[in-house]
Amino acid sequence: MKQYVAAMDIGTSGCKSIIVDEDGLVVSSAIEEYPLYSPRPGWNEQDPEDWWKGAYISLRKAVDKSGIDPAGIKALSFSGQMHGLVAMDKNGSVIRRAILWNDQRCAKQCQDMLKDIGGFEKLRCYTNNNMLPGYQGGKLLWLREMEPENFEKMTKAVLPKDYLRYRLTGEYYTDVSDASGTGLFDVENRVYSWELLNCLNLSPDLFPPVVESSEMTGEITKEAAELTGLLPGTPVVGGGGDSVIQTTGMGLIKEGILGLTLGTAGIVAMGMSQYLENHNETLQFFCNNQKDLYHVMGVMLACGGSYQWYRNTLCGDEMARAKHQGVDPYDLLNESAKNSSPGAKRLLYLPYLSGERAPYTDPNLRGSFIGLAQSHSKGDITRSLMEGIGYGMKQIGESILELKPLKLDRIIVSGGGSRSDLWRQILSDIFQLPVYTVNGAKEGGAYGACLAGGVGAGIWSDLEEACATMKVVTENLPNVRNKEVYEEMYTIYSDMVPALKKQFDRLASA
Ligand SMILES: Nc1ncnc2c1ncn2[C@@H]1O[C@H](COP(=O)(O)OP(=O)(O)O)[C@@H](O)[C@H]1O
Ligand SMILES: O=C(CO)[C@@H](O)[C@H](O)COP(=O)(O)O
Repeated sequence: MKQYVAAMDIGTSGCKSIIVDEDGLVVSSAIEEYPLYSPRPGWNEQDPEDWWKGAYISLRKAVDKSGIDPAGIKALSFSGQMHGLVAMDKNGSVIRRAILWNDQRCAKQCQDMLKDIGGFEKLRCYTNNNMLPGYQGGKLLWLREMEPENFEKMTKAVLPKDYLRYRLTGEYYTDVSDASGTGLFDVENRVYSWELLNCLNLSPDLFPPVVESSEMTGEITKEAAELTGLLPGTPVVGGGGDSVIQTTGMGLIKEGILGLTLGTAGIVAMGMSQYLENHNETLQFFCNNQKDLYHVMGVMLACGGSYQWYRNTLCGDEMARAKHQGVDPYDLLNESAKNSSPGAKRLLYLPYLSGERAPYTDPNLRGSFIGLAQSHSKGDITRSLMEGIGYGMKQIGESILELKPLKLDRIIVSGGGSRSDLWRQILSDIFQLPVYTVNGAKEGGAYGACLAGGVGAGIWSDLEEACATMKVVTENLPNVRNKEVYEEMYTIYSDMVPALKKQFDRLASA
């Protein structure tokens, strides 16, 4: 009987469930969306009950669509939006709506905590990471200060995907990659940092036991089986945080390959086969989805988000034309950018529409087009946007190479932007490296989760064997003729933030 693995990816916009066979091929997939609540500027919350409905409905649809006998599904795995706080009480009930990764309310608590600990270098000794306001650690400090009655009731602080695990199996567990994103985790030793928890006066009992991504954490209950279409007793593995396990689905488990995710946010990431001290405040150094492996990444906040903003705000004509022709407006914009030339006729775009997380962590930076001339066309502007994102990604890539100097041999891209052949070619020319897309990566974190689940179920012996099933879908080779122009534009781009920092601070100050 053929063997399969199922996985669910609890994203911010919806839950995607997929089923993958033992050859690494996706046999079915289904998505259920759910709402996001933003009760105040900078606050973002979701109702875990909505996740639960999205999860069992999408999984049921994926199982039904596949037509396979559920007895062939050997494990269920997870990918999940990282960093969020689901506060649960002693009866296993949710105390308040979950506070999400993109919620900025605890910025003050993070700053105070950093000051109390003695600065980034001191904190780094515990976790090897900075405490970003997105992380669960700062949210716990906020809850204790601002909603003490809820904090008192809380007996478990759970990450989003681990709440679904609890509903599916009745067990509390988390995995090392997601736990890394709490900002409270000793990444080197793959355990919560009891010393840091002690400094912060947070009880270790709040946190679920931690497993590796392929380890078993329980079985599907009878009730969950009825809702999901899986058999009762189906094993459930640890799974992983989406930004990490998505790169596993791109084959990024060891050094040498750089991964670029062109989603709403942009992620530049690399797998690491050894632990390294992370002295860079803007890079995130997390456990990877297999014992002894690590993951480093830098996140650009407005990557595809820049393109989406540009399309919606400045490209009304193209949107109307696309609607009339029944085509994707991005395809029309990509076409016009092709008519420009490498370097976009010396026009630069700075992608800091939401401030930035990496290579600068600075909420005051602002997006800009620099160097506009009357001779510039719409195509030049569009191309400069794609190129600016490429230069920003190159900067993050260089800071990763400062942690671990090595020669890259290729780049794997994923995310919505990787649909564009032009954008892939621009990246190949800027980095002067071959750029590939691989099958499965378009499924986001769910695909990597299936690989980790398949290892847990014994379908593959380890992630290396699982990743060997991957197939290249597209290839873009670097054009050496474009090397010089991109190198020059990259140096001008890199000079921009130091030159404009004071002015950005003044613009942001009102
Ligand atoms: N055909 C395309 N060409 C270039 N960029 C695209 C195209 N389609 C989507 N995108 C980009 O991909 C982004 C969405 O990325 P995606 O990975 O699907 O979403 P998310 O990160 O929200 O999960 C869009 O904002 C857009 O910038
Ligand atoms: O902040 C991070 C990782 O550091 C994000 O990747 C979140 O984990 C959210 O993912 P999506 O819901 O957008 O897929």
